[in-house]
Amino acid sequence: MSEDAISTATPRRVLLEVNDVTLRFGGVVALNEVNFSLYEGEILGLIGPNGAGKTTCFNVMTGVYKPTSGQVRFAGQGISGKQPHVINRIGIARTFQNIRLFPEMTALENVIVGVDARHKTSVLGALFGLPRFRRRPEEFSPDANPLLVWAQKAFGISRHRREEISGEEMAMELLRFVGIDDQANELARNLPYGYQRRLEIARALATQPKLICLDEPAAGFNPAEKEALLQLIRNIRDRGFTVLLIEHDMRLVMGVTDRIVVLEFGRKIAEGSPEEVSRDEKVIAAYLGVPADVA
Ligand SMILES: Nc1ncnc2c1ncn2[C@@H]1O[C@H](COP(=O)(O)OP(=O)(O)OP(=O)(O)O)[C@@H](O)[C@H]1O
Repeated sequence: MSEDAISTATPRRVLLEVNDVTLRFGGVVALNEVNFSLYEGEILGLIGPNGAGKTTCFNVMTGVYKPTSGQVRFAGQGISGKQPHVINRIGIARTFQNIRLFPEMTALENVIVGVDARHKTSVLGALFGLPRFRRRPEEFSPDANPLLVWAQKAFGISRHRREEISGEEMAMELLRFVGIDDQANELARNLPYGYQRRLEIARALATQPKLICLDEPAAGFNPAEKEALLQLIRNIRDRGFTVLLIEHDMRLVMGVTDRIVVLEFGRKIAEGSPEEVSRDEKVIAAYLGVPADVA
């Protein structure tokens, strides 16, 4: 058997399973027996008209809500009912439809908070780090800092300080990765809108998730920004992250996803490749728009 035949025969590994999940808010059934799986290394789109249940689905997966019935499993482990910070540690990070940054912290500090969530030392280091410990962007290098290596050998440096420094390096690298390192020391509230959206992504990646959930990351973007975002999402996947994407922009969704799950009124109405989903009559009627004279 050729190597190609072997690799195509390799089964995909399920990373996340949504099993028969129902969530009721009083009389509203926001999710109705929803089932789908997410495979390691794929970009899955979650689409549907307004109010279909997409964000609620994210909220169930990330621990904001506990399903009324059903279960979410991640890497083989049941996660429904766990706290959001526990689920984040297990490996799911997210961004929000309405940007949620720390506005009075710099871009770099916002990402350091994400890195610190992973480290054993506290998040307070990022919040109250002394100014003398904060380096300017040009002082960062992707390589080890020779002075630091020497100082570690000569004097020994505390675990906290080592983590803090490596956290800063990692945060700076992530800002570079999402393309906003030129504004590393700018307060988040002063950043242009597109930078704030990218900063949210960098902060989510800083928690070193296996899965990153992006909730309408292109909202408010112009076509050029959308094109750049599409490339960034591909780069995120190429770095080994699995991506779940809620997005209304069909060009972006069709251009970047491997598979798509479609919700309508809390029910899954279709699942498949972008081509399959875009040909599905239920999807065309529900989401892509039935011509007004037919509707
Ligand atoms: N906390 C809540 N309390 C009551 N109802 C809610 C709550 N959150 C969501 N809903 C309802 O659940 C349904 C699904 O909402 P959800 O926000 O998940 O949809 P969506 O597909 O993300 O929509 P959009 O594309 O507009 O963001 C809607 O009818 C909404 O009004």
